[in-house]
Amino acid sequence: MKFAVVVFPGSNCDRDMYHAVKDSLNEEVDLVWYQDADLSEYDVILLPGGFSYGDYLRSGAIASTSNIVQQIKEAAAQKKPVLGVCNGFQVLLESGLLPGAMLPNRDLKFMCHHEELRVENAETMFSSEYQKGGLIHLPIAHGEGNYYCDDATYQQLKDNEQIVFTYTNNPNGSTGDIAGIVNETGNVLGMMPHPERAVESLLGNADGLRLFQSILMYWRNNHVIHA
Ligand SMILES: NC(=O)CC[C@H](N)C(=O)O
Repeated sequence: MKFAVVVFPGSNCDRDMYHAVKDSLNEEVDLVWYQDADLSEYDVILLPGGFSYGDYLRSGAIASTSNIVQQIKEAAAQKKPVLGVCNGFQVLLESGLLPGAMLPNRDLKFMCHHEELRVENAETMFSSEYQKGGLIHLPIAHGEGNYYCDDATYQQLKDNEQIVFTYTNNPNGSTGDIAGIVNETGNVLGMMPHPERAVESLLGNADGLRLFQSILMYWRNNHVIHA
């Protein structure tokens, strides 16, 4: 099993993501520069947090026009797990891989602290190691984390059970307290909280490790090598 962490100019959580997979999950992972990547050899695509292209225009907007996004779309179409965290989520929204958009936080301030989340869907390939209704705590660090979608899209997200995580104490004004959503086929997850920054009890919080373990369990269950 091989993970790719896609690095854009301005990404700054790529090494956290790399560490989470390499040292906490003990799986193969490469940092892949956005310009010279061939993603076809990877099983899981990770889009890290940061300030790609300095957040000019809108967070994630310019990165979403990169050539590599076509390969990310191909990976998503092949039902490979694609995880976008924070700026990565914004890239997924801007590229149309997930519905909705990110607005500036309600109080127009950058916020950086831990938030309590509720697991709304524990059936996805990213959340099977959690309990439905369970509460977890993950760090957030963003200025444009106010998820928006129109009423029809919100109803669809609810009907299709695409809402994976919600905030218990909405910090940024997100529609429906949404913190993370999957696409309709359930293999593309975008979330503003940072699971890769919470993978070690030594650092006081390992609530994020179970997300990576869920991906691993999914892959193993779907790639059983018959002896
Ligand atoms: N931590 C991040 O990825 C931040 C994303 C984006 N730069 C924002 O401020 O909203």
